[in-house]
Amino acid sequence: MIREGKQQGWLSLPVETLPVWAAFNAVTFDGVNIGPLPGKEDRGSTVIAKRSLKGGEEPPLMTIPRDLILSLARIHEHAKSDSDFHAVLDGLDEFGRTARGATLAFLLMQAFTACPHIQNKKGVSSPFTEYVKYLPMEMLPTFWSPAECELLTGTTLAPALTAKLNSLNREFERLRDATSRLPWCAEQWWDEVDGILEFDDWLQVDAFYRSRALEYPGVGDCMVPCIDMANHSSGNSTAAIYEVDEEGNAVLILRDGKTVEQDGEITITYGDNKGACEMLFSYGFIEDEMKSARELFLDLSIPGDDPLGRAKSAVANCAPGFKIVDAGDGVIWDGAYIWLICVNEEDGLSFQIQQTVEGNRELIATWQDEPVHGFEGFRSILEQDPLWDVYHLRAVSILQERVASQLQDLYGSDDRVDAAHYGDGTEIRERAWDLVKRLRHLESELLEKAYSFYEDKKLQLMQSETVMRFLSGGDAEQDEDFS
Ligand SMILES: C[S@@+](CC[C@H](N)C(=O)[O-])C[C@H]1O[C@@H](n2cnc3c(N)ncnc32)[C@H](O)[C@@H]1O
Repeated sequence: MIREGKQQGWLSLPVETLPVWAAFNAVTFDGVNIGPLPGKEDRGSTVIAKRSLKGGEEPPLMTIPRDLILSLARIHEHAKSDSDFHAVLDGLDEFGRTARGATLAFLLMQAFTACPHIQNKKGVSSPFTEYVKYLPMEMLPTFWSPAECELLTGTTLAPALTAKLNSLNREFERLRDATSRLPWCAEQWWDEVDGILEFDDWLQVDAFYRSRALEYPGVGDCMVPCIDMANHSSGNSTAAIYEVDEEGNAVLILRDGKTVEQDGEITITYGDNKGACEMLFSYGFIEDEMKSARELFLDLSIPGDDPLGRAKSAVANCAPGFKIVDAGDGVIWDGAYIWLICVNEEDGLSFQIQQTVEGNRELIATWQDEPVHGFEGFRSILEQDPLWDVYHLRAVSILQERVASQLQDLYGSDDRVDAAHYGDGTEIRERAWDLVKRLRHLESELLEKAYSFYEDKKLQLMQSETVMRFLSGGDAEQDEDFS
């Protein structure tokens, strides 16, 4: 439906008409315009200075009335006067009470309301019915062809994309289950012959939300029309910030000390710390100035021969992996899961079934006979242990091996990527190919850096007296390999 609406024109409005929509909805612009920036048209529309602007001396560049901040609360407010949408939201149950679930369902319903081919109209129009017509279809990786996705082999985006598509599929099936019992949904959305919704619609509303939602101070995750037309740049290049004024309206303000010449671009930041993978995943681009992957997440699994493996998996309440962050001359890493992997029964980890106050039975982990309440803080417990250096060395060795296997996957698939062609006659677009090449390069550099960091850390820990005594059998009979 959405793709068709954008192509046929009934869900599409030229950005030149946005000032009319804005005026009609009491949005004010002061010294700025919205449109494509000459020379950067491939970035879609952006906010452009109509005159020379000086940060600290300007009133807000945009003011968007609080009622236009598309937040969870605003959507639930709309549902009070839109019984059709209310029924959809209700069906979604707890998913409909999350900002993401409610916003995706709302955008879908607004697009449906805008559709001229519906005989028996459903839903109530709002300013957003028109606003969705200004949202371009983003080329996020969730829309990439199989051949383009194949190029991601060895990058951390490959598993993230697979997981995202699976979860989008589950969400879409949930929407179908939740709404099929509403007669108008059964007929107009899901009818096998002429039902209007398809999975691509869910991908579209997900892409609108993911690439445009802002974490708004005092509001939470939301979409703000017009401010979401601002493109991204990080660090000192960021021109403006977004916040709420004392009346709760959304405002775009030029940063203090920032000067933007007439026809210059007013950018905001989508998150200075976001890594290359996350930028490509959520926004479909990697900033030209990005010289490092910044951060990446690698998954970890408990080895199949771990005697406590099943119990560990059952109690683990942390993400199964670790994050590596570029810290300039080294890396820092973070992740609690590794500590579950690198200790075992002979070290002092065990599991017990415990009766809860409600009379249920639950599995709990103990370390040196003391209960472990959640694994997020397990590292600090292990740091108190006389054998901490040994556990630390085990962790570093496992993490280094994981980095090595990622590098192997990345380098091992380089030939195939280099041999791939893009353009006419292929399923690979030049832009996707360029982005993949950049991601692969940036991630390989950060992985190499992490590998060296772990190597140095390993050598340092090997010098520890605790480790040497342990390896020579002074603490226990050990047969460990840290090579
Ligand atoms: C919040 S929207 C910004 C408005 C958008 N350009 C439009 O036409 O509606 C985010 C999208 O803008 C584009 N974008 C923003 N900043 C960019 C940048 N620095 N380089 C390339 N594309 C950018 C990407 O397509 C991204 O998904």
